[in-house]
Amino acid sequence: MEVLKSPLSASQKGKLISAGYTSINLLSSVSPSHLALELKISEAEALEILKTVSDGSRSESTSTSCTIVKGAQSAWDMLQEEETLVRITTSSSDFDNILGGGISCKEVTEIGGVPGIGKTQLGIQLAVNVQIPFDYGGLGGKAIYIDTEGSFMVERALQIAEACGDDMAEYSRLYRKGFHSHEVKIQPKDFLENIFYFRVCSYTEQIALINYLDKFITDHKDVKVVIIDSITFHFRQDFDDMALRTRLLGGMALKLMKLARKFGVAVVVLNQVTTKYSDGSFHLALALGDSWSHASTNRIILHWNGNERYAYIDKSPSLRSASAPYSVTGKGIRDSPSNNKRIKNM
Ligand SMILES: Nc1ncnc2c1ncn2[C@@H]1O[C@H](COP(=O)(O)OP(=O)(O)OP(=O)(O)O)[C@@H](O)[C@H]1O
Repeated sequence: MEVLKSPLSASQKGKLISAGYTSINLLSSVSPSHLALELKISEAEALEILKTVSDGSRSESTSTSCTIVKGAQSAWDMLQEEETLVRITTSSSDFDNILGGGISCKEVTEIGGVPGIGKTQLGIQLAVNVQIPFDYGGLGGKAIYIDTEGSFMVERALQIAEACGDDMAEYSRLYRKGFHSHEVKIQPKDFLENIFYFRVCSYTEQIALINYLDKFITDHKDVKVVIIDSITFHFRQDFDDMALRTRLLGGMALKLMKLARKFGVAVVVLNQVTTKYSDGSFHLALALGDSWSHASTNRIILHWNGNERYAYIDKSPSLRSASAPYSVTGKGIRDSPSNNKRIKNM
């Protein structure tokens, strides 16, 4: 059902539509805290909106708790789920720390940043790191890499894979507390074989591929990360019909959230950030911000601070807002060379 036809108040409809929630379906896997954050409203109001739309009628909203409760988790379940959330290391201990251990599976994480900040480097690093064996504190999984811009470079992936293979034992000893009793040496070739690469050249191809992922992951159960580099590229041009674009992005966002939950995979969407001037100063703005902003559970912004690269948690229902330095080296993503516990909580 379209939000416009729902029994919500005009102001609630306006807030939802301007945040990209054009259809009630898009709200199906959104938590009250997430919605409150997106719409800049109180959690109580967000809960009221979710109750109203889930019941389909404001007049019956007093009895909607049953509808909500049917699919609800207890707070204890949520805590346990949070604690058992499997994470993929970024190869920077500082970066991992602000993420609670790495990029979480079962969720959609958006990584935004200006050109050259290292989004693709991080994407490749995650496609490699997801393969770190369980004995080394990793997931022993495989990766899907969806390249919309032609950014993926296989020589660079090989370089990062070689370094990961070489450093795995030490890395696991230092940060991941793996319990390897015997050396497992993954060959760079094996790392590359476990990255399923898809090049998409139009938004229609991108939507078709995302619809196909359910089947692909069903057939390849060991896929643990899906990286889309970048999610908005084909949607930034050739669109006269903005409402259609918003609907397509919303549908894709919903599909990705469902995939993350159904298969327990980390969905990582990379996105461009541009600099906009308003209120007398420059601000970072995510590409297609308004029509896309509700799509991810977590959002991380990569940015320059002087000559140093920093990551900060821009949005997350469970992580504290924090920032940490990282660097891009020949080996891939690593701690900043001046790493001396400068993680800032904000
Ligand atoms: N082999 C390497 N050794 C050291 N640094 C490297 C290496 N390869 C890439 N880099 C660094 O990574 C940067 C490019 O990062 P990347 O391509 O991930 O940026 P991006 O954020 O994806 O940009 P865009 O939005 O334009 O795609 C280079 O400018 C360089 O600083």
